[in-house]
Amino acid sequence: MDALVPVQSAGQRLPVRLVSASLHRCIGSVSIRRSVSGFAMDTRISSRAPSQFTIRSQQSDLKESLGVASSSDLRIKEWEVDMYQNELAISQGIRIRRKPPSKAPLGYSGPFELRLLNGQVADSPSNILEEITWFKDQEVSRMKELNPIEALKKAVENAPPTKDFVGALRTAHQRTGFPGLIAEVKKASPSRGIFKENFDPVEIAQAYERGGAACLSVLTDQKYFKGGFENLEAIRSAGVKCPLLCKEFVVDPWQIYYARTKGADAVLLIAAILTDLEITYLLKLSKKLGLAALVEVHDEREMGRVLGIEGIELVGINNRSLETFKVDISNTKKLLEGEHGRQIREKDMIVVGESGLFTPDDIAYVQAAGVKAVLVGESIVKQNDPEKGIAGLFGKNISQT
Ligand SMILES: O=P(O)(O)OC[C@@H](O)[C@@H](O)c1c[nH]c2ccccc12
Repeated sequence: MDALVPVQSAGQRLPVRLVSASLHRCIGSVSIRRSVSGFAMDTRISSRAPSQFTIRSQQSDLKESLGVASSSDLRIKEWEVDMYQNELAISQGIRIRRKPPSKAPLGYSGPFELRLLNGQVADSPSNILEEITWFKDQEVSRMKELNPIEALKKAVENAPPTKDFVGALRTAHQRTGFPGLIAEVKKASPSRGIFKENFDPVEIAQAYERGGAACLSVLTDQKYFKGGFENLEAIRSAGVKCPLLCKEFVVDPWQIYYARTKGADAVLLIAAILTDLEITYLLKLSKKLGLAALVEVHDEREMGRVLGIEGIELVGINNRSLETFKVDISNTKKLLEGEHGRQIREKDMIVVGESGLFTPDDIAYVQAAGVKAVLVGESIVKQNDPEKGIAGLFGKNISQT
């Protein structure tokens, strides 16, 4: 059986410029479902639930704008855009594939034909991050149908203003002398299981706020983290004052609009799954909607990429590999050494040390490495009293009072 092989292993890499030029062309003129194509798609989705008729007329619109005659031509174009997306991702060293590999549609003839070699590529996810990403792609497609982008855009227009996430971190850092705390409302994780059975997100959020958290992070992924957008909404409506980070696996601009309508003040962008072009675009979109963006990296290569993107104020260094689950807090230190550290200081970016922080010594260690904020879940959410959990983590009461 034929299978798709990434360009690198096929040894037939297209010049990056050619790939990105083609991708630009696709983004500029093509409107196709999901992922990269989703970036151009928004405007043509009807605000009503799509009827058979609207789907059919959308399809014929689409065919017209693509200059394709039939549905099979359309399928080929869709597939080709996904392939360009893959090429671009691979050229930037991104290992996570956005979707399961699929064979070329019948009748396809073009550059990717040469990459069809015999069964060398796994069509099951290679790690948990890839699994989550593939699932998210499907989930977002379904959610888009229930909440069309036009309706979200209207809701955003009427939404209350966002709170200043970055400002809250800076203020807390100045007030306490410790890194500003982003406290995470986290019921479970795929690596560590369930943290708390009787999980009341609003109660935990209020305890964090009393304990001196500058901001909160709310997991909204249901399947892998037992979170939900209803938690974000409930915390916002309960009158919590801390700015809120929507902790989600963003693969589509639709999710940014959705997060904004559910009460988020900030979103997470994970460099391991997004190309530079996507980060640039999602960052701009977030800013336009009044949201801060925390751009998360895990290794030197991702840090290098992110430092090349204009306009990033918040960089998160994850001490946990989302591919292997390995946690090592010296990762924060390593990534802040040398030239990268120098550039970060020069640009006055706020670095957030993320994951695996349990003790005052851990906090002191990442602070000495140069972080001005920390993102903490497990060690404080597990405590009977998360408010006291914060004092334990810092070795001191950091609340306002
Ligand atoms: O519970 P911890 O080890 O304190 O980690 C919190 C946070 O860093 C972690 O939940 C996280 C960081 N980046 C992510 C991306 C997706 C999901 C979860 C995360």
